[in-house]
Amino acid sequence: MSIERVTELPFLPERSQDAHKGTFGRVLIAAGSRGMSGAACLAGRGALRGGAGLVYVACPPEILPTVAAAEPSYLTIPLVEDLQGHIAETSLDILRIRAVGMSALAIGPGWGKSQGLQSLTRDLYEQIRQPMVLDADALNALAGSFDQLGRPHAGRVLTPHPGEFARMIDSDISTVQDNREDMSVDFAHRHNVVLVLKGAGTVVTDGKRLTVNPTGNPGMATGGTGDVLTGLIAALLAQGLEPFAAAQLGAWLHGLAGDLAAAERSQPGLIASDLPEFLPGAWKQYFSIQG
Ligand SMILES: NC(=O)C1=CN([C@@H]2O[C@H](COP(=O)(O)OP(=O)(O)OC[C@H]3O[C@@H](n4cnc5c(N)ncnc54)[C@H](O)[C@@H]3O)[C@@H](O)[C@H]2O)[C@@H](O)CC1
Ligand SMILES: Nc1ncnc2c1ncn2[C@@H]1O[C@H](COP(=O)(O)OP(=O)(O)O)[C@@H](O)[C@H]1O
Ligand SMILES: [Mg+2]
Repeated sequence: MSIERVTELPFLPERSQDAHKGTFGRVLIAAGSRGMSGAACLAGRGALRGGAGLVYVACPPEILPTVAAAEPSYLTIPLVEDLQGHIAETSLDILRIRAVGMSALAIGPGWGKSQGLQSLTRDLYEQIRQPMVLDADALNALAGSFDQLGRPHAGRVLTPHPGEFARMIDSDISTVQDNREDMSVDFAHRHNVVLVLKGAGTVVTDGKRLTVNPTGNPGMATGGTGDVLTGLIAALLAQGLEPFAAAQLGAWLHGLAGDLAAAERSQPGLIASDLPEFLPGAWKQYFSIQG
């Protein structure tokens, strides 16, 4: 199998003068649980700074006031929660109804683990008609059962870190790290998804094309930076980029935001909520390169 190595960034046109928020798509993010309201907020901010026209954050009612108070620029949707403060399986109907009219979804950051989340994830993966980013606990929920999934209706972008990828394929972190490109390509090809294997030199592949992201630094090894990436890629999907392009540009902008943040605030001083703040600088560099 020959793999095309992609080095050129995808093209996203500058905004026309008469554009409106409907032009840039609606993103629905299902995220958070008791103790992890931050993940929902960070993913929401990543989608906003990624340029989505409207961002909705759907979360357990218990954390909704916290999520809403953290950022006024997104809207919030209360889901159904279980006794442990996780999104309950019975949230499926709300999510299916609210997904109509959305341009892209993102699920998983800060979910935690429960049995209900396993069937919820499978149903969303198979039934939702929009492109979708799956991260963190949505990936844990599908671990070991990717072979049994039905064919989805639209693109699926999976964003595991090496620990999550090892869990997904029943391997271990050192084997994954020794074979980052081959194992990513193999998984993406077999399951017809875009796989984003995070960590230094993030690998993005759809099984036919592959790119290794050149931006980013160890200052980004701090809780919540991946949640920002999840929202950012969803925003790029919502703006019409195809899944591989959205993942490639998302990883590049995210890493560059991290590089700009580290230059100003140092690597140890970088925290996840810096990344949305430095995304505007990353966008400026992107448009200056595009000419
Ligand atoms: N503010 C918040 O609410 C936050 C919530 N978070 C959520 O917390 C939950 C648990 O996620 P975690 O990722 O912490 O837990 P995991 O147990 O899935 O993964 C953490 C482990 O994965 C391995 N790993 C990760 N990146 C690696 C790399 N580049 N190279 C080698 N090994 C690597 C390491 O062994 C690490 O200890 C998720 O739902 C996540 O979204 C986190 O994003 C942190 C911030
Ligand atoms: N050493 C590094 N170099 C470049 N990027 C890194 C490095 N360490 C972490 N990152 C990036 O930070 C993000 C961490 O995501 P993740 O592990 O999901 O964190 P969290 O779940 O806490 O949000 C990923 O985008 C990853 O590529
Ligand atoms: Mg993560």
